[in-house]
Amino acid sequence: MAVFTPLSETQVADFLDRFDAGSLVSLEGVPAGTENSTFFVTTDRRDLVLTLFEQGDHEELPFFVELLDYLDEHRLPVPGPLHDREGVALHSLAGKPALLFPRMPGKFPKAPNLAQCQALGDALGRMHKVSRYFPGHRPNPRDLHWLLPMHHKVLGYLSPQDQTLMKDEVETYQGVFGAAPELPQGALHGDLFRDNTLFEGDRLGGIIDFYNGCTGDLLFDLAIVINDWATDADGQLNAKRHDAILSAYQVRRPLTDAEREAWPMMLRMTALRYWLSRLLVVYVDPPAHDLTPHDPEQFRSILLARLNHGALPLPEVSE
Ligand SMILES: Nc1ncnc2c1ncn2[C@@H]1O[C@H](COP(=O)(O)OP(=O)(O)OP(=O)(O)O)[C@@H](O)[C@H]1O
Ligand SMILES: N[C@@H](CCO)C(=O)O
Repeated sequence: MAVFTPLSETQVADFLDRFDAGSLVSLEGVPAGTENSTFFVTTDRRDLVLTLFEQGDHEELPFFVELLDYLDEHRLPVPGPLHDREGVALHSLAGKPALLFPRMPGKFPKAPNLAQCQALGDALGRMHKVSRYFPGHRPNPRDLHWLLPMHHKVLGYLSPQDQTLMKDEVETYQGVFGAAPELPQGALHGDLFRDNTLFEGDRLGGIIDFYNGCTGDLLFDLAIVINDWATDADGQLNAKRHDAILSAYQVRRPLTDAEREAWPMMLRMTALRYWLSRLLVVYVDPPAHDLTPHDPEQFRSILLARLNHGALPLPEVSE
């Protein structure tokens, strides 16, 4: 379930009156998702998605609106929020902040094929190419500055071996990223897993769920993508999917020498970022609802695979 706040048809019909988006035909709660209440809204003019924000820091919502507006203006396949007749996107409905989006076509790929990997790499490369100039600012809430204090919260739940693994890793990242030259910066999606994309066949219909969006190292975003999209069930990298994503990405934005150097460590740090965030959900801050949390073990094994086998060679940039 992902309707934490039910809405009546009358509430939604009244809400729609502010927008130039047609009149309500049907309203349907969306079962997927864990954080917000999501509804598919059909009007006599178009298909929309209505999101009520249940959690998180509502002060940050204007950042997400600005980021989605910016990416939409640059023709990225993202749901640019609808603005009402007065130009306002962010409203309140049933006491919760609310945004209305176009409904993007397609469904998420569980086992992406190479054409889908290529499409994703191309879109992310295009996104990072323009997001470097995005004027907004929201420091990455899940980078090293977060790992440093937060990993202490879960150590007590881990085996002695895993405690050593986690502590040693964080210390290593501190040594590497604390001293490294600044990597290219820009706006990131921050959680670009397969289930945050929609595909119609091999065509990328949309990238959704920008609520981890922030500004920081672009390489962080790319490493999250590779760890999710190009990892086999045993945690090892899948060379074909890896190369398909990275080749397409680099046509749009070739990696710098500093990024190439930082890459193996960034893969490890973003694997640990999800091992840790999932452990925090399981042990420290379980959600109120009864949805099964994501498995932390999956990212522990991805981390171990990156640690023991390193990164794959990065594909060369084709001229
Ligand atoms: N613009 C959109 N177009 C089409 N479908 C959408 C759109 N936005 C959301 N959805 C659908 O609603 C579901 C839940 O949306 P979303 O991922 O934003 O919710 P969430 O509660 O933030 O979930 P998560 O657990 O991924 O953080 C998505 O999996 C997708 O199926
Ligand atoms: N993509 C996250 C969940 C949503 O933030 C995970 O797989 O742990």
